[in-house]
Amino acid sequence: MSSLEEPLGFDKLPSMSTIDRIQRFSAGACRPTVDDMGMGNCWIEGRGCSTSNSSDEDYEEYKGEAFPWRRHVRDASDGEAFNRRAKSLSKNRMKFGHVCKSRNLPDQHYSSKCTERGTRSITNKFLNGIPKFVKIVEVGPRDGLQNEKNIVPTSVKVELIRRLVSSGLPVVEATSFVSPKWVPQLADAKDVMKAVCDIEDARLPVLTPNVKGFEAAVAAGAKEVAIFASASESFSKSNINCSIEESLARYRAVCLAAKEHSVPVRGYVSCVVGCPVEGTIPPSKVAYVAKELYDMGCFEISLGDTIGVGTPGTVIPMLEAVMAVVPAEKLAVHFHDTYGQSLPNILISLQMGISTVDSSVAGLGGCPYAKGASGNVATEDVVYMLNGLGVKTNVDLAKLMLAGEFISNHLGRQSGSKTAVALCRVTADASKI
Ligand SMILES: CC(C)(COP(=O)([O-])OP(=O)([O-])OC[C@H]1O[C@@H](n2cnc3c(N)ncnc32)[C@H](O)[C@@H]1OP(=O)([O-])[O-])[C@@H](O)C(=O)NCCC(=O)NCCSC(=O)C[C@@](C)(O)CC(=O)[O-]
Repeated sequence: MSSLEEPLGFDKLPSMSTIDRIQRFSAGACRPTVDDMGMGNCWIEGRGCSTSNSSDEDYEEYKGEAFPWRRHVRDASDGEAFNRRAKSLSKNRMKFGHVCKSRNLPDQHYSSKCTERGTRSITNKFLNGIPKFVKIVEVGPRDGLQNEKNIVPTSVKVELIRRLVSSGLPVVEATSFVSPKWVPQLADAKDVMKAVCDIEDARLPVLTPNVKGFEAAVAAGAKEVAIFASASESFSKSNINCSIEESLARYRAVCLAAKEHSVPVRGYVSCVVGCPVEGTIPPSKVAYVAKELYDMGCFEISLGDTIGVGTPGTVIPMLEAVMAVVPAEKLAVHFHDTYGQSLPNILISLQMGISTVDSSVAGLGGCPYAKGASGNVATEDVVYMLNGLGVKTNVDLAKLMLAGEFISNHLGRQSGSKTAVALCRVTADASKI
């Protein structure tokens, strides 16, 4: 069993070199056709469960058909001050060229994307397989807050969710209907859900560990749920007090109930590369659990590096194993940033054809049952990188940063997003000029 302090190296990979793999996956350009945008095994017709958004047409379809409410995006935090601040951040963002709005970059002082013709073709060669649109699943209000010691008031959670939705995020995981003895921070799940269930601009899934949680969630107005299994026996026991097989049996019951209510179910697999107790987790184990969740009806499977030990060297074989049994367009990646590896791990996942990324505003997070795990990758950092790559997300970085500032101020600490910290400094400096 390898120590988690020593990330696995390329020597642990099967014989194909990493460059070969990247090129193979890039050339494969996992670009689902519009047909692939179908609901697959998702149960609700006409509802936006599909995750594959890999071309401009797909993006338009994503905006117009799958998520019709996006045409009426509301600014939930529509105070004058908020809009002034957002405008000022956007102005400075363009001035300093942090963000490109599309693949055709405007002329900027310091662009994060290359515009020189020669260099651009080399860039294209390496970024060829990357999807043009990435769906970001914001997990801050749930994964981000669940580990906070001091109870965050319900009103703050609700305001955070509203701000995140108003930044353009298509999915905001709102809370968990778990035992309040196990996760006291989310004991107000019912009140949070009741306060936000009228929001139509985004999907607001909630975690449900069993049928009891599912019923409570639906009664409170939840329209989408997520179940969470583990690829590690030890983590399954400490997180949900049962073995992997027992958890799968519970989740089959949740999926059956969800099918009756026409509620879409997302599945998580945690500890996909490492477990705090067991160390390295074999890719075959991750693939097994992912396939079970997919077969029981989950429309999307999110692969969680719960303790953030993965590197591209371990993420590639794990994804390769999972993609052999679950289509890439049904997969999401969920990285914690304990070792600062989230962005390279996300980049390699995109190159392998994944187009859904979980992240948490201001880098909030950590799992109560995974000691030492740090926050999720910060949503601001993901958006900044994707903007730099010319990948669309539909997220307004300035508004997102204000949501991050709002919750960081409440928690009394600096944002965990490097992008947010840097851009705030730039804005402050610019205002002095
Ligand atoms: C699964 C259980 C409930 C089993 O907990 P248990 O103690 O084994 O359950 P039980 O069936 O024996 O019931 C014990 C008590 O809990 C109650 N109970 C039972 N179910 C519920 C429910 N749904 N909602 C509210 N209450 C519930 C039940 O009614 C009973 O109440 P009592 O009679 O003692 O008053 C517990 O272990 C639990 O809630 N665990 C959740 C832990 C959690 O949320 N962890 C963080 C999730 S993060 C994660 O998994 C990773 C992820 C997804 O983020 C991805 C990544 O980062 O990699």
